[in-house]
Amino acid sequence: MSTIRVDAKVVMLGKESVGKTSLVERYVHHRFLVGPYQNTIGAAFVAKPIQLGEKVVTLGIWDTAGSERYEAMSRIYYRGARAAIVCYDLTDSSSFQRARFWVKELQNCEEQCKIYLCGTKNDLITADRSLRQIDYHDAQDFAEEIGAQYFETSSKTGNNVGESDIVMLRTLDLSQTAVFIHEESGVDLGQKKDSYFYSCCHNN
Ligand SMILES: Nc1nc2c(ncn2[C@@H]2O[C@H](COP(=O)(O)OP(=O)(O)OP(=O)(O)O)[C@@H](O)[C@H]2O)c(=O)[nH]1
Repeated sequence: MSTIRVDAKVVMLGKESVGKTSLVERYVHHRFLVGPYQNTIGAAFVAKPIQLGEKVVTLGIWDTAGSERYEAMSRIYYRGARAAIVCYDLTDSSSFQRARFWVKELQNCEEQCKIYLCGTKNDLITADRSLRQIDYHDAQDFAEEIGAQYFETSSKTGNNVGESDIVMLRTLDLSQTAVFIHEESGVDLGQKKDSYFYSCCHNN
């Protein structure tokens, strides 16, 4: 039986330090890296193959740098993306403003890109509710207004990221062809499994 291969380009966007890299790490490698925060420079890429029945879906995830210094570069990475995960830190209201900025950008420049709004670090809220700076319902309302799906995650605990692929798969709507770049029949995924490399690098 031939394997159907599907590629989907996904881009992570959001203010620096909101936890984009951690989300990708948790999703792809099921781990949370502790130690000093290292900001992403430029962008990092990870390919994540997933077996879905007879289909192998390879998510090509571009993890962009959140620093405004790299704003122009991030625009390059969302080009042609079929899905964008726009992240903000639930404990930082300025990061929600930045998320709004990226949503506007995507609406203006990548109309076909499906947007997912992600509130990060919800373990901090679980530990201390007073840390929440963006009300759940306000975020939900915003997501509805822009036609996005909304979810709150913790890369630290794995909450809503998915020990398996379940949550992310659902959030990425992989059952819908809308997020796919192309489909080919009979292509074996071979050694493309879980390759993870940085197009640039991380900085201390
Ligand atoms: N408590 C908690 N801390 C988190 C979580 N996710 C990320 N962090 C921390 O937040 C800091 C920033 O995380 P990164 O994943 O590097 O953030 P980023 O958005 O990729 O940052 P840039 O590369 O600068 O764009 C790090 O110190 C992480 O350990 C989380 O779910 N919970």
